[in-house]
Amino acid sequence: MAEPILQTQKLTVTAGTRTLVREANLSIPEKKVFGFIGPSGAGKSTLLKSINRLVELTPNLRVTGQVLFHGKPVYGSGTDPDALRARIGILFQQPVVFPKSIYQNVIFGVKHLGEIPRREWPEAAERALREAALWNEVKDRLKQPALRLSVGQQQRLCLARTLASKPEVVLMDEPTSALDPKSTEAIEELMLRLKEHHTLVVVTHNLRQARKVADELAFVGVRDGVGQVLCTGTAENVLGNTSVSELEDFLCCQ
Ligand SMILES: Nc1ncnc2c1ncn2[C@@H]1O[C@H](COP(=O)(O)OP(=O)(O)OP(=O)(O)O)[C@@H](O)[C@H]1O
Repeated sequence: MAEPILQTQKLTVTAGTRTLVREANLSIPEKKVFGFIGPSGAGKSTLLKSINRLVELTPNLRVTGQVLFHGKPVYGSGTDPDALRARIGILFQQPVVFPKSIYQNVIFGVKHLGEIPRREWPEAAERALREAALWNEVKDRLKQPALRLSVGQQQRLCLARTLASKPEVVLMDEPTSALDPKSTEAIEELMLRLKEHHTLVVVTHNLRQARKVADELAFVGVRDGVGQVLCTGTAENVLGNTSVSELEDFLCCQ
């Protein structure tokens, strides 16, 4: 069996004396869609943001345990967090668009990272916008303000900004919950296409979406007052599981 691209080992996140997520052990396969499901507040976003060290930007959170990316520890002095976050990008629930042009929004991360020479930025922007299925809608107005785009287009623009840095992994934190059904479908179709070249890790509240896009799932539930990974496996197995009571309760309330 192929080596997982990402593994978490006893990954634990605490805020002061409170444990938010306890000892998560996950194995995430390459070029698949891996989903996190579970009740609100169980720790899905916290777990997701631990993968590329984004949790470190929240001062009161502390991480123990380890994340391995291609078998190498993500937490440790040998890893540059900015470079890591370019290889493991993230898309949030609400599109975060800067008050700049469409083009400037796409190349924002590329510019900051400085790995792609300036002359190649236009090509990188076009590639990313095509990959995010937005190119045809914006190719004639790249200099226009990005804030004039619809919310669905803004979310694909944010995806293009993430893709412009050529990430191997894209984390998605409820990427469609702010979108209408048509824009939701566009993002779901994109997820299925993107896994040809990328690994996707997606938090979703939506079981229909989990069924449609996820190859594998992890159920994050609350046991003894603490968020824990209580079940993992193929989407079919997790959604059909009847032996974990927290999962059964979750599935029957959806
Ligand atoms: N910086 C923080 N300090 C203290 N507690 C926090 C912090 N961030 C998150 N939490 C708490 O950690 C728990 C898990 O939050 P998280 O956002 O990861 O859950 P979630 O499963 O993603 O929820 P939702 O589905 O509602 O987004 C919640 O109880 C939340 O209040």
